[in-house]
Amino acid sequence: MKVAIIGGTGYGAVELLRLLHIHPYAEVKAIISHSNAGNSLTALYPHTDGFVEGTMETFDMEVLKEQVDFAFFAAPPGVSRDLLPELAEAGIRCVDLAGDFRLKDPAVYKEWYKLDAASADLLERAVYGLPELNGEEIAGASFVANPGCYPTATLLGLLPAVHNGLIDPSSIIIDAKSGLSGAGKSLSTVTHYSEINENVKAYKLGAHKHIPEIEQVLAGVGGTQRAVTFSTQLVPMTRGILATIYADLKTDLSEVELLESYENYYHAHPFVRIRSQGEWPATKEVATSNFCDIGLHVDKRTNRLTIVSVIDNLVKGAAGQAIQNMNIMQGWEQTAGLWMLPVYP
Ligand SMILES: NC(=O)C1=CN([C@@H]2O[C@H](COP(=O)(O)OP(=O)(O)OC[C@H]3O[C@@H](n4cnc5c(N)ncnc54)[C@H](OP(=O)(O)O)[C@@H]3O)[C@@H](O)[C@H]2O)C=CC1
Ligand SMILES: CC(=O)N[C@@H](CCC(=O)OP(=O)(O)O)C(=O)O
Repeated sequence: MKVAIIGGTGYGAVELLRLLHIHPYAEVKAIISHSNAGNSLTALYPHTDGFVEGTMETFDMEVLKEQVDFAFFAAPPGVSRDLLPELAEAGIRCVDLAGDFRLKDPAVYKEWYKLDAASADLLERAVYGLPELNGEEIAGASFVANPGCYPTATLLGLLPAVHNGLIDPSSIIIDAKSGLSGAGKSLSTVTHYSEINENVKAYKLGAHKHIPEIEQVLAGVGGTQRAVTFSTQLVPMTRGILATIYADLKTDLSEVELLESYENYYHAHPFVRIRSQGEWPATKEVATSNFCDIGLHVDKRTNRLTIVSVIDNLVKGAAGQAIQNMNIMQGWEQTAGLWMLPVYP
C-alpha cells in the first residue's frame, strides 16, 4: 500500500519513515514538507542516506489523491484540521499524530489548544486510536486521531483499574516525565542543552492539553470521571516517558491479584507487558519499540495503588502507535512492521 507522510522533516515523520521502511505491506511514496519541498530528506537527516529516494514535495491535494492510499499527518495542531477532511472524503484513510481530532467537544479543543476546532460533525466522525481500548472501532474508521504521548502512557496504566472499578476515579494523580524529543525538533529556551542538561523541570502544570484528553477517555471507560491531577516534567534524555500514577484503592485485591487483573485485561494485546510483583519498568526497557511496560505497587499503609507505565514517546507515543492503527484499519496483523526488541542499553 502506498502511503504519504505530511510534516516530513519533523521527528514524528522521521520515526514513521524508520518504521515504515521495514513494514511488510506499506511503502512510503510521498514525503510532504511545508519548509523543504524540493529538497532531499537525506540532506537534513544524513542517517536516512540510501533509504529515501527523490525529494520532498509540497502538499497538493489532487496529486496526493492519485499518489497514495493512506496518509499520516505528523504536523503541528491546526494543519490536519484543515487538510485531512478532504483527503478522507476522497477515500484516503488517515492517521493524525496531532491533537486536532482527539477531543469531541470543539469548545474544549479551543480552550486547551487556543485554536479553532474542526466542525463538531468531523470530531464526531473521528475515531480515537488507542488499539488496546477500541480496536474494533479503529478497524472501521476512515480517519483516526492518534493519542498524545502522555495520554498513551497514562491511559494504558489506568485502563484496567478504571474499567474494573478498582480505584476511586476522583483520586487519580499522574506524575509524568518525558524526554526532549517529545517537544519536537524546534529548539526553544527550555529544550536548549545548557538549560535541560543535568536538570529536571516541571512545566505546563494544570495547563497541559493532554488533561482533557485523559479525562475524556477515562469518562468513557469508567462512566463517571472527575478531574485528574496531571503534572509533567522534562528530563535530560532523548526518548521515553515514565508516568507514575497514584490512586486510592476501592478493592481488597492483593498486589498479585491486581497484577493478574492487568494481565487478563491485556492478554490479547501484544504491545502491553506487565511486570512481575516487585518489578517496575524503566524507559530504557522500551526504547525504540512499540511496547508499553507497566508495574504496580500496593501501599497497604495508605491503601493507594501506584502504577508505573513507560513508553517510547516517538514509537508507542506517536509513530509506532500510528502504524499499529494503520495495521488495524487495513485488517493486517497489528504487529506488522512493529514486532522488534527494544534497543538496549
Ligand atoms: N514528538 C513526540 O513525541 C510526539 C509528537 N506528537 C505530535 O505529532 C506531531 C508532529 O510532532 P513532531 O514530529 O514531534 O514535531 P516537529 O516539530 O519535530 O515536526 C513537525 C513538522 O511539521 C511541519 N510543519 C511545521 N509547521 C507547519 C505548518 N504550518 N504547516 C504544515 N507543516 C508544518 C514541519 O515539517 P515540514 O516543514 O517538513 O513540513 C515540522 O518539522 C505534532 O502535532 C505533535 O504534537 C504526538 C505524540 C508524540
Ligand atoms: C516533552 C514535551 O514537550 N512534550 C510535549 C508533548 C506534545 C505532544 O506530543 O502532544 P500532542 O501530540 O498532543 O501535540 C508537550 O508537553 O507539549
